[in-house]
Amino acid sequence: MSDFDIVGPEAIREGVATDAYFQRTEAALRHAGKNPRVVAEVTADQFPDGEFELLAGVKDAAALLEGYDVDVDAMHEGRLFDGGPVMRIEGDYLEFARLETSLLGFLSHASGCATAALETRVAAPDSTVFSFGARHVHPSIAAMVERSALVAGLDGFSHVAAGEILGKEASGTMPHALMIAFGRGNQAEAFRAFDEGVPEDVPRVALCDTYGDETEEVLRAVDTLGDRLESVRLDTTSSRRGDFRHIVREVRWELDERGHDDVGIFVSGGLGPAELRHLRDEVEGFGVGGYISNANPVDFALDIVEVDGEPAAKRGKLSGTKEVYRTADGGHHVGLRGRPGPTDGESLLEPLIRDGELVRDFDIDGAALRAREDAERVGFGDD
Ligand SMILES: O=P(O)(O)OC[C@H]1O[C@H](OP(=O)(O)OP(=O)(O)O)[C@H](O)[C@@H]1O
Repeated sequence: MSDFDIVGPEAIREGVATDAYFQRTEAALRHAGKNPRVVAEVTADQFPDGEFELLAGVKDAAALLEGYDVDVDAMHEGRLFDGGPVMRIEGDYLEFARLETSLLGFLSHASGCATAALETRVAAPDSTVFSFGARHVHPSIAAMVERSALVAGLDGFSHVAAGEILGKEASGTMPHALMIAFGRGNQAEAFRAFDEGVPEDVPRVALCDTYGDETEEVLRAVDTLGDRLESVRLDTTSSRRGDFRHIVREVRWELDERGHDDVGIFVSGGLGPAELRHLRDEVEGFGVGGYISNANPVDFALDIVEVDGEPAAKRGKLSGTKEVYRTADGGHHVGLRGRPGPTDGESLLEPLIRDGELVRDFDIDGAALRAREDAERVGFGDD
């Protein structure tokens, strides 16, 4: 029994992490001796409408479905989608009915975070952007948030345990708590203790907004750390921010004026795509938290579209097994399987599981590359 209110991996894997009506559905079908062969599709919108979203969470979805006697096709992580299925499951319905709740949760939440992260990525394509939002969400999903940010092409993240799961090191330097622990007027001591206390490979980034004017604190960091100072971070609280761009430009000016043009400026605190666009030409990088971690999940649904070889669907949904295609001009097309697709269309649904066995490798960097190429191709987040 866990000390925390967390649904564990075993419950997810076994299908107990489900809505009760699926257990009732299984009981009813078994009672009636029915277990139809079905095709089910995971879809957010039936038709393309020009609003692309970024697919993530496929690795966890695959881990959930692996070992069950189903065939699954899915788009690759890092693909943008706009209408039609992102995943298709074929099998006896009783084999996977109870997995729907967790399956949709894996895909919906990760894709929501990844889409928001991609908005920040394209808003500042030449800047360093880190994911700082783990503090806003339940710790059990921190790795999902950070992985989604990486799939979107962000440069790093802050959560240590997520890093251990993802096989990548978390980034971060100092919070206000360090500055406050040393006390007002003792910023130099805090910067020095940081420099002397943390490993050499940690970038010397001084947080310069705790007690005084940003420029004053930046100059104090420069005086204390000299050439060892790599960057400064401004996290000016919103009530004191005024014109943040002006503050940043002033800091840049004073650094340059003293010959410290190699010292970078990072900013954080309540930032989203609009702020990144506004500040991107004046800073080296951003820490983005809530905009990514608090993103709305994508509204995926799993719908049966074929029963024992015959098209089926509830009203409002499109019956029949579908394919989705991307054309060179960035178009996203939905059509029926077995019918000709667009002549230059690339089919996006590819094998994920065959007879219960996983047939795909997952690679975060590869997903990020796909996201970048797709974002360019479809004009995602263009100004
Ligand atoms: O506003 P968000 O985009 O969600 O960014 C996440 C956090 O990152 C910054 O925290 P900082 O590291 O400065 O934390 P601290 O105030 O606890 O020191 C900022 O103050 C935000 O609280």
